[in-house]
Amino acid sequence: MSSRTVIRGGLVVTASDEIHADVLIEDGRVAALAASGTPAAESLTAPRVLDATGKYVLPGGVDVHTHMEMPFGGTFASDTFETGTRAAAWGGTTTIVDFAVQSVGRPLREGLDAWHAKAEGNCAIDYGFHMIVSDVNEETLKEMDLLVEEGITSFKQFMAYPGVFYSDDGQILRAMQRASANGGLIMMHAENGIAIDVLVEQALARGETDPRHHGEVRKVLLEAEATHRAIQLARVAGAPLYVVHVSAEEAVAELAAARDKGLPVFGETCPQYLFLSTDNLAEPAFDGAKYVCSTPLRPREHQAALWRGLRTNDLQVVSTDHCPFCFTGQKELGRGDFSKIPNGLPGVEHRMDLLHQAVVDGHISRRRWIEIACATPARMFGLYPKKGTIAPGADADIVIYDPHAEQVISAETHHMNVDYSAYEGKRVTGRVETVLSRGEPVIDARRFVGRAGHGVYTPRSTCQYLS
Ligand SMILES: NC(=O)NCCC(=O)O
Ligand SMILES: [Zn+2]
Ligand SMILES: [Zn+2]
Repeated sequence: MSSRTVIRGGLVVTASDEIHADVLIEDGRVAALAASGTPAAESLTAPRVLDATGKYVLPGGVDVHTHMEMPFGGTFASDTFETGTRAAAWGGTTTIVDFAVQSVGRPLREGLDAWHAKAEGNCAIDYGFHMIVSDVNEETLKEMDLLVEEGITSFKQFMAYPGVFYSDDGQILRAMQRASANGGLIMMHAENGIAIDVLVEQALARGETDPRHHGEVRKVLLEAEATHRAIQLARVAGAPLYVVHVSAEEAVAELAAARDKGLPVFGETCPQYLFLSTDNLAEPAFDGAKYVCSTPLRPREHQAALWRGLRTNDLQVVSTDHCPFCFTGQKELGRGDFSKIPNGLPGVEHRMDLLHQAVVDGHISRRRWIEIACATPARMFGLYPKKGTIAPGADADIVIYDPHAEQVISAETHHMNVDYSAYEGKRVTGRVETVLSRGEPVIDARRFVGRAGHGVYTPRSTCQYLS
């Protein structure tokens, strides 16, 4: 039996258009759009009608950088796929792409299987995987080809974290050469981890153990240098490059210079770099630990360059790098030694709202909001137009969004499995009202009505942003 829904009277916002339109959903997909109030719209009928008058009708958010249950520093990110995808849905995100992890000395396949096992049957929304490549060798390189064929079309490498995820320049070059041949996209954590580890050791030897020193040793220049080096290695390999969690003005400048040369180089930033700063890292009583992530938060002056990069398309994507650790028992592992604080911030629930606030504040336009949070991440990682837009044939992953509602972000009310909020007390204008995933309600008028297991694994094609 076919299931049909009509969403009436809202302002449909996509990356390319804003139009008052009614949307017909049939069997989990968008079947038709028609300008509201026209005979064509009146002919769209269904047993279930959702009134979106005065609201926005948006494509569901696509968050291409999350770490559910990620192992780090002797502990695990505190959101499971169940709690994390539920929280994502509350915030209007309907697809995540999480990172499966290869352990050093083990096959990619083993890591991928482990991530499938964590996610399968547990997700409220659809999900895909990137692969973290921690060990480049002949077998790994061959496996990369197989993974691309089966829909894991992107690979993260780390210039940071020596001894854990780190790859040296030779390993990076070899993986990039392989990606250049098989159509994969290399995602780079661009920080000079070898130099940072020297500075960490020196800082600790001076007795500089507080969280704020995490930001001081992970220097802007070491992000810029690694970004530059990654770009040159990608040029040598003839491969495209996507730099994750860009935080520093100087790193944006490297991306901009490469793009000015016409190179296929892309950058992502995250809400924490747009809204938080080293002031948070310096909060007293070890509270700064709540803001320890890498790349680190930067002095507030860097934010203007990030906003500018998002406007000029030198940065193309905003994702969350959601990697939550509770303050109690997890962030506290680094009391007396900032290098032992697990790296990562919670944020999967708040990306759409914080970026809407950026629209309200005049940093970006409404369509650019949808472009950087929905359409481009979907295109960059081979999910478009199934995800990231509202158009006939697309999955009916749709958010009804109240642009006038006011809310205050707080750990008291959020749905992520973490005991603090990085945005505690922040007022934002705009709120998710209703969320559909493939036409099925997940959030219905601010009630969670979804279920673990509704979300399915979604294989991806290769990057669609190059063509
Ligand atoms: N970003 C962060 O601090 N933690 C997650 C791992 C990573 O993305 O590097
Ligand atoms: Zn990273
Ligand atoms: Zn990450």
